[in-house]
Amino acid sequence: MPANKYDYDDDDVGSDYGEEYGEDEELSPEDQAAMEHGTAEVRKALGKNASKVTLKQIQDALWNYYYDVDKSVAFLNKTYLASALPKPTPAAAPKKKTPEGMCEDLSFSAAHCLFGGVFGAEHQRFAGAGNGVGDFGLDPVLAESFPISSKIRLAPGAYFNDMPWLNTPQDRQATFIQPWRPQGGLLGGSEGAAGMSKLQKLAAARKKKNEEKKDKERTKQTEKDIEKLSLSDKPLEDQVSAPLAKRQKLVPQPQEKPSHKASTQPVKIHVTEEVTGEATEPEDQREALTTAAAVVVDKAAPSAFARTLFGSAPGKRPARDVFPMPYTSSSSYSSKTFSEPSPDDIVFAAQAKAGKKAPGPSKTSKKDAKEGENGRKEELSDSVSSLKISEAPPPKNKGLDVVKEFEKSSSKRSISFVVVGHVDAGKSTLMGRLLLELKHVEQRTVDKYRRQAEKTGKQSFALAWVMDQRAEERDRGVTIDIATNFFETEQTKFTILDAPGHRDFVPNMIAGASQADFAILVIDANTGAYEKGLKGQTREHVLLLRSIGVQRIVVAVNKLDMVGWSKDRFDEIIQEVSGFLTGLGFQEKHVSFVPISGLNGDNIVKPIEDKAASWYTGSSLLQALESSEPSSARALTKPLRMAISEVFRSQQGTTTLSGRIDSGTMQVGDVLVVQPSGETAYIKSIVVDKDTQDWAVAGQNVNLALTNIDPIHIRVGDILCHPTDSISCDDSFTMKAMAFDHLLPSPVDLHRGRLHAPGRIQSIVATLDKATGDVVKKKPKVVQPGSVARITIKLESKVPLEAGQRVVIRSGGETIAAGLLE
Ligand SMILES: Nc1nc2c(ncn2[C@@H]2O[C@H](COP(=O)(O)OP(=O)(O)OP(=O)(O)O)[C@@H](O)[C@H]2O)c(=O)[nH]1
Repeated sequence: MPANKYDYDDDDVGSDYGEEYGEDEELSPEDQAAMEHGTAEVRKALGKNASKVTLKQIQDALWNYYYDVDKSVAFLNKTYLASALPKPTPAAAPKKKTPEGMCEDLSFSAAHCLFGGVFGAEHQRFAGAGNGVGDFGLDPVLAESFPISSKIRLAPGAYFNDMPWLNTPQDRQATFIQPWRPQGGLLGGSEGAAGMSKLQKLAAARKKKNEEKKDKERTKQTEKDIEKLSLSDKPLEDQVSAPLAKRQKLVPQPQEKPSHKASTQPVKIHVTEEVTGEATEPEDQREALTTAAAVVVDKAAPSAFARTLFGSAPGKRPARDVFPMPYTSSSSYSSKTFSEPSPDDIVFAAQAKAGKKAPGPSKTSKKDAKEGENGRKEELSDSVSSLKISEAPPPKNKGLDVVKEFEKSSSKRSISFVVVGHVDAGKSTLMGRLLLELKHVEQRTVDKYRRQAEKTGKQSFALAWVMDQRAEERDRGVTIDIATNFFETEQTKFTILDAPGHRDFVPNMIAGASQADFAILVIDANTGAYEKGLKGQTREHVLLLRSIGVQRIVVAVNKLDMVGWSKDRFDEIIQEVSGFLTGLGFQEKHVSFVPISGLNGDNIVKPIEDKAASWYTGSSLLQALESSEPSSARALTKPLRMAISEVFRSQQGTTTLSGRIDSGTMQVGDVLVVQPSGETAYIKSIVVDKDTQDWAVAGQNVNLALTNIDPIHIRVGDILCHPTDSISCDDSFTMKAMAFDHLLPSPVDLHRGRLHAPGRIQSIVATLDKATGDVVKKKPKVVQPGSVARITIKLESKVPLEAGQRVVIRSGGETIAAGLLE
C-alpha cells in the first residue's frame, strides 16, 4: 500500500498507463507532422553526428521535449553522442596541450573529475573549445543551469595557478575513473537515480486526482454520519455537563452567553469562588480574567466526539438511575420476579414438607389453592411431593425351571463350529458358499460383492466377503476377527465362527474356538500349500483346538479343483493329517475328511460335478456337519458361566451382550453379576439364534439385553454369573500345562476366550508324567517342549477364572503352552 496518497508502485502506473496511454497508441496527424518536422530539424542541428543516433532516439527526445528541437538536440548530445565518443584511458589519453600556467602533468582525467565534482553531473568537454559558450565549453543544458558561471571569462591557464597539487610528480598522481551512474530520465534529470517518466507523472497525477475525489466523498459521508448522530443543537452551556463545569468552576457570564452559532471569537469566562457564588469585584475579575485567559475556549462548535460524550440527545428520555438489563424489555419480564420465592424455593420447601408429612392432595390444600398465592404454592408442593425417584422396575422373572423347559422344548439343537486353518486356505470362501447354497445369502448379494471386489482386483474374494464384512478385511483380503453367522438345516441351528488364519490374529482364533462345539479344519490341497500350512497355522490351530477342549473335527480338503481332483493328493493329506491329529489325542472316530472346492461349490451341499472326482462317493460337507454332535454333554445343571465376547451399548439405557453360555441356565428377569466389576444387572431379553426366548442354556450363543447397569462396568472377556454362585476373581493360579515350547519363569499372556491377561510364569513346580500325572521332577529350571508340567502364573490384575477351565499361554506372539487351571 502506498505510504501516502501520492505514492504509487509499478502496478499503479502500469494499470493507469495501460488504460489511458497505451504503448501502441498511434500519434495524431498533428503529432505526426510535428514529429516529422522536428526530426528533420534535429538532424540538421546534429549535422554529421545525426547518423550516430537512431530515428527512435530522436523521436523519443522530441516527444518528451514536446517537439522542442533545441532541448532534444541538447539531450541527444549529452546522452548519446558524448558517451559515444571514445573514452580516454590513462594510457591512451591524448595529451592535451597544457594551458599556460598550468602544470603540464595535470591529466585530463583528473581535471575532468575535479570539474565533475564542482559541477555535479556535468563533465563534458572541459578541454574542448569552440562551442561558443565559453572557454570551458559547457554544454547548453549546463549553460542554462549556470548562466552566471558561463559568462565568466578566465585567462587560459590562470585558473589553477595557485593549486598546490599541480606540482605533484607524475608517478604520484592518481587516476580518477568516473563511477558508473544510472542513466537519468528523459527529461534531462540528474544522472543519479532515474526520475519519473512523463507517463509515470501523468499516472501519478491521475491517481492523485482519484484519491482527492475519494477523499471528498469520504468527507461527505462522514459529515452525513455525524448528522445522523442524535445530538442536539442546544446552547453550548447546556451541552457542557454540569459536573464538568463544576469541576472547572467555569461559569459563563449571562451577558456573554455564546450564541448558538459557532464563532471563532474567544469567550470570556469568569472564574468564581463557588458555583453558586456571587460575581467577584472588578479587581478580582481582572485577575480572574487573566487566569481565565489561560482557559479561554474557542467558541467553535464542539466536535462530534465531544458532543457524543457531553451532549444530550434530543427528545425526552426517562431518567434512569441504573443502566437497564437487556431482558427487561421482554414482555415476560416482571420487575417483581425476585421479590417472590423462586420455583426452586417452592420445590425445596415442598420437599422438606413432604419429608415430614405423608404426600397426597388434601381438601384443605385444594381450598387454599383458590386463595391465591398461598394456594398456588400448596399446589406446587403437592405435585412435587407426589414425585418420587423411581428406577425402572426390574424385568419380570417367570420363575421357570429352565432345564425342564429345555428338555421338553421341541426346538432344534443348536451347534456352534469354528472354521480354522492356515491363512488363505479358503475358510471364508467356503462359508460364503455354504450360506449361498443354503439360500441364507442371495446370489445378487454375492454378485454385488463380486462387482465391488473387481474394482480392486479381488473378485476371487467375493464369496469371502459374505463373512468378511470389515473394510480392512476386504482391503487386505484376510479375516481379522471372528465373523459370526447362522444357518439351519432340518434338524440343527448352526452358528458359524469364522476364525482368522493369519498368525497375527491367533488370539481371535482362540476366542472363536472357545465358543465352539466342534471345528472345521480347512486345508489347501494345492501343491505346496498344504505342507506350508502344516508347518504354520494349520498345526498351531489344531494344537489350540485340542488345548481348548474341542474334540471333534471335520477336515475340509479344499481347492481340489486346482489339483484336478487328484485322489492321490486327497489320500496323502488324509494320511498325514490323521496321523498328526491322533498324535495330539484326537480320536479317529471324531475326525472326518471331505474333499471340496469352496470356490466352485463342489461337495458343499451338492455332489462334485467334475468327472475327475467320480472316485469320491462319501458325504458332503453339510452331511458331515449334521452328523457332528457336540463334543461334551451340556453342563446344564452347573453354575451359570457366560463369557462376554461382544458388548453393544444402546442409547435407551440397555446394554446388549453376546457370548456363549459355557454352563448353567438363565431366564429373563434373572439378576446377573458381572465379574470382575461385581456390578449387577437384570436380564431384560434373551435372543438365541435370532429368536427371542424366555430362557437359554449352556452351549447356546446368545444376545442378552441387560438393564440397571452402567455399561462402563462391562468389558469383553468378563464373565456373567448368578450372584448366588458367582465366579471368584484372582491374580495367581496353578495350572497343569502342556508345553509347546521351552517354559521357564518369564512374562506371558494368559488367554481364555476373549479374556487376555498379562502376567508371568512365576515358578515351575514340577514336570509330570503325561499318562498318570505323577511328579517326574520337582522344580525343574525349564520345561522341554512336549512335556507336561505344573506351573504357577501370577497375573497383573485379578480376573474371573476358576479351577477346571482351559487356558492358553502365549509369549512373543507364539503359543507356548495350554492346559487346565487347578
Ligand atoms: N481355486 C480355488 N480357489 C479357492 C477355493 N477356495 C478359496 N479359494 C481362493 O483362495 C483365496 C483365499 O480365500 P479365503 O476364503 O479368503 O481364505 P481364508 O482362509 O478365509 O483366508 P483368511 O481368513 O484370511 O485366513 C481366495 O482368492 C479364494 O478365491 C477353491 O476351492 N478353489
